[in-house]
Amino acid sequence: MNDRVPKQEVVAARDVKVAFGAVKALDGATLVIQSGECVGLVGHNGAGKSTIVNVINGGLTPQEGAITYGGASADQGITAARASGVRCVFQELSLCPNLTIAENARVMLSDLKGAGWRRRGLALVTRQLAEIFPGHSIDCESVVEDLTIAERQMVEIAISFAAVDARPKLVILDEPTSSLDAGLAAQLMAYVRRFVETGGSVLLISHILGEILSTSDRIVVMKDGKVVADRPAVDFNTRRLVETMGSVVREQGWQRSARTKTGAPVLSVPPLPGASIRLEAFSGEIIGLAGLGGHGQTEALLDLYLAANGNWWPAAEPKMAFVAGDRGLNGTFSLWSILKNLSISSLKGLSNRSVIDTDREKKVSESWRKRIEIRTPDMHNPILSLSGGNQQKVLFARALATTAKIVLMDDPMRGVDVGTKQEVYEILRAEAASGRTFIWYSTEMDEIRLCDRVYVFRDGAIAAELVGDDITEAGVLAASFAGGEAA
Ligand SMILES: Nc1ncnc2c1ncn2[C@@H]1O[C@H](COP(=O)(O)OP(=O)(O)OP(=O)(O)O)[C@@H](O)[C@H]1O
Repeated sequence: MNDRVPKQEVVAARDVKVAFGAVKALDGATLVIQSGECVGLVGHNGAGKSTIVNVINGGLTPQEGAITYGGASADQGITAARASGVRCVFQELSLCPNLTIAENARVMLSDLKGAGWRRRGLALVTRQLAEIFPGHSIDCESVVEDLTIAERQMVEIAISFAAVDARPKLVILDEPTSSLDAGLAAQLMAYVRRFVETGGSVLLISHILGEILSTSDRIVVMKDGKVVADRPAVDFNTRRLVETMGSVVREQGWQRSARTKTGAPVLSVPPLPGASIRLEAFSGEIIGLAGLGGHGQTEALLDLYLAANGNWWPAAEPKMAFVAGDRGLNGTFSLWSILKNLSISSLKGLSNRSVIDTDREKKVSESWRKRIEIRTPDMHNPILSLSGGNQQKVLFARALATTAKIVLMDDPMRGVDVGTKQEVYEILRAEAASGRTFIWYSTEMDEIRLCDRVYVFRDGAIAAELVGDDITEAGVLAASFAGGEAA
């Protein structure tokens, strides 16, 4: 921010405690945000990040501690937070699916009212989307349910930054790039910098440490409900950040499988009309689906699943398992326990004469709880009592606990912390070595690089196939754009 503009306290949460039953979600945490700064907030899954966001956003009243807005106002609650210029883009997106984009803007922006609000709302979002994501292809007159998850994320971000009467003072972005490809994420981070340079504040929560390090002025690290570090971003690098979070930094021990395309394919899909590359998968391969977001990767996975399993009912011996990326829409059973969410795809293996062996079910879910570190005191707790990243781990465990030889993954690491990601990568490699095949759509280049073979999608079809050392960012980017050539 311009150094001549004096900084002001926008919001402060001091010594805040929040407990959910026996779980201490916040245990005396303090977070102060000044005008003109981007504060990066990081921590393991379940560290308390979303909870402190809910406290400063006014949605949750802490059992202990003080919240102040603008250095003085002690009014509490969502209305006070909004009146103080605080806006929040939630991790679980909160747009109303049956409303248009303009109608959602009307719901989120209370000062968008009076005659002509619909027209003004449409113009506002159109302008804001173009400013943050220049060149986007969203039809601003859409109903939200017709948008992809990435487009919904972009719209919610645009509405949150939009100014009707006054522009927001603080925008909280809780994992804002989890569904965005690298290009859109870079556009958003550049916009965040422009916003704070002109006096606005952003609280940025992300498990993608690169964007935290490159975009934040200051980084706050949380662990087990406490703030364990609060220092200028220049004091950190990736290793220091990971260690402060309490995770172990692992050296890159990842080895691509040397065995690609051996034996008969376990899966073979002819190319679409006009395209020339067949999607094939062989036993023990980890195959990446790459390319710009929304170019048909998720649809390809859904088609593969439905072609193999016929429908979405759990099959006795599933040929394929599916790890959903949009967990709210097609991942979690929100009224069920963690245990039931985990075991639903393996019921056949857990049953004796069609009756579920609850002891075995418990044992299997306990072993996954430990293996993938699902942070809960009790697997019988509701799935929604878990933090977002921990819910995603349950979806992983659900698929891996099946006997399916092929596992389809739709950008499945959304919101998973860096320590757990490394563990999951190792599990994937071990499972692939024992003959399982993974088909993995990822919006993160670091993950695409881990794959044995990669299909790059463009306009709904496969535009290129990259193998082994040819899997580079340049190769993926070249193939992602019309006229480009894979490296
Ligand atoms: N409504 C709730 N009921 C019970 N426990 C909850 C509830 N909300 C959060 N928790 C617990 O509080 C702790 C902190 O959760 P929180 O969502 O703040 O973590 P987080 O740091 O945002 O994690 P993630 O990176 O996975 O999003 C977790 O142990 C979570 O299970």
